[in-house]
Amino acid sequence: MTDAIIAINAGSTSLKFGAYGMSAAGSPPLLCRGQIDSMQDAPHFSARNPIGKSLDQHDWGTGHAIDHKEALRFVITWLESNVSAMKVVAAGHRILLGGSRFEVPARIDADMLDYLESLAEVEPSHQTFNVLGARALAETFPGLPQIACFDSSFHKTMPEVAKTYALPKDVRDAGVRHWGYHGISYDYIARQLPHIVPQARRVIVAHLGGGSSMCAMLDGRSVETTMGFAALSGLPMATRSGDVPPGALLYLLRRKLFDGKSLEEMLYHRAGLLGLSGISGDMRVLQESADSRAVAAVEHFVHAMTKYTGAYTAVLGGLDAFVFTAGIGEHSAPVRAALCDKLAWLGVTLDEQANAANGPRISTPDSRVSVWVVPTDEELMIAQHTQALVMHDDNASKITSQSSGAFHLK
Ligand SMILES: Nc1ncnc2c1ncn2[C@@H]1O[C@H](COP(=O)(O)OP(=O)(O)O)[C@@H](O)[C@H]1O
Ligand SMILES: CC(=O)OP(=O)(O)O
Ligand SMILES: [Mg+2]
Repeated sequence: MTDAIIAINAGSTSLKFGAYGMSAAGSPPLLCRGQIDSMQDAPHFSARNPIGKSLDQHDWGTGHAIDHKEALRFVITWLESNVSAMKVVAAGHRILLGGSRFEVPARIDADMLDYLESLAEVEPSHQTFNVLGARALAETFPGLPQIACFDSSFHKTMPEVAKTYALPKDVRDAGVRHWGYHGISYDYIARQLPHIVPQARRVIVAHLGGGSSMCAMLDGRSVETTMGFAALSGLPMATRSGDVPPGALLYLLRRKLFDGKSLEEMLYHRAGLLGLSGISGDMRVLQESADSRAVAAVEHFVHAMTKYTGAYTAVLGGLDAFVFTAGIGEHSAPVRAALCDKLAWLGVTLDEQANAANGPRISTPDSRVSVWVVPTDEELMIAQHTQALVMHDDNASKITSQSSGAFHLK
């Protein structure tokens, strides 16, 4: 039996998981991984072995939606009935916000879950289903050590000036500040940068998926990022608005066109690429459509990235490299080409063939700024943190031995 860690990454359009072996010698080796994607409109499950060979697939059908609870239940059942010679000894979860109490990965207990759940008032979408995942596993497998890894952690290095909004002190003291998200993904990319572009000090990373954001990194540390207080501002996303001036929101409330609840529903679920196009929030659908509204939505997305690239180049005092990652960033040659075209002024020259092949380097050798496609691996980061904490936590190892046998996979 291999002692295994399960890493759970609940995103807005997907639930991703990885199973890793515990390793005293270093990074935990991958046993298998998979995901349920397009959860809102055409859920599709796929699982792969460590070399990418398909292990299983399942479709729910177009027009069907599943929530995170159902997706997690499916994944656990699949692991139980399909993976042999594996005993799960720990689980790690991606949680969006650690708040002021949790800046680094930490062992989950009931008090922590209550605190993290209270932060759904800040980040009402992911935070709820992230906590739900940890609660569901705690109920099903009592005693299983669980670790929380936070998307907000990576941005703790932002300078005070970037963390602060120009609001009165009492409002800032009530907890209104710039957090930033997608940090587990940015952490993974930051750790790859020395191997890919060792000389690059000033780097912009664009994590473009169901949720999209950009991060300005200086020497591998976050100094600015587009998602602010909640995972709602910055770039337009699949169904989330991105930047909207506060005056416009006040106007909508003043005219009673929305109340707090319906405003939240609109900004999170009916805006962004879906709201702009009226067609879909899925970049694949928009790219294939000749409808002018789809074309305009993609243009808007690229425009927002162009603006932030200019701003972040100024914040960094120049730019050495640009990295694309996540669903759109890793797979959409047209989006990457459109942005690189706008960045010609920075000295970016696209290598069209390399772009069509999804990288890794998609700029020409003489491009002043090198541009890269780097697949992210949030699950590996979660597994590494989980292993480190479980192995070095005396309490955790006691609980591991008490609970051995609690969750054997066939
Ligand atoms: N080949 C592709 N071309 C364009 N967009 C793609 C492609 N494949 C995936 N995507 C986009 O990536 C998104 C999913 O990104 P991902 O990072 O996996 O999601 P999540 O934000 O849920 O974690 C999908 O909504 C889709 O729009
Ligand atoms: C923070 C966020 O939006 O995450 P995701 O892209 O996984 O939905
Ligand atoms: Mg994601």
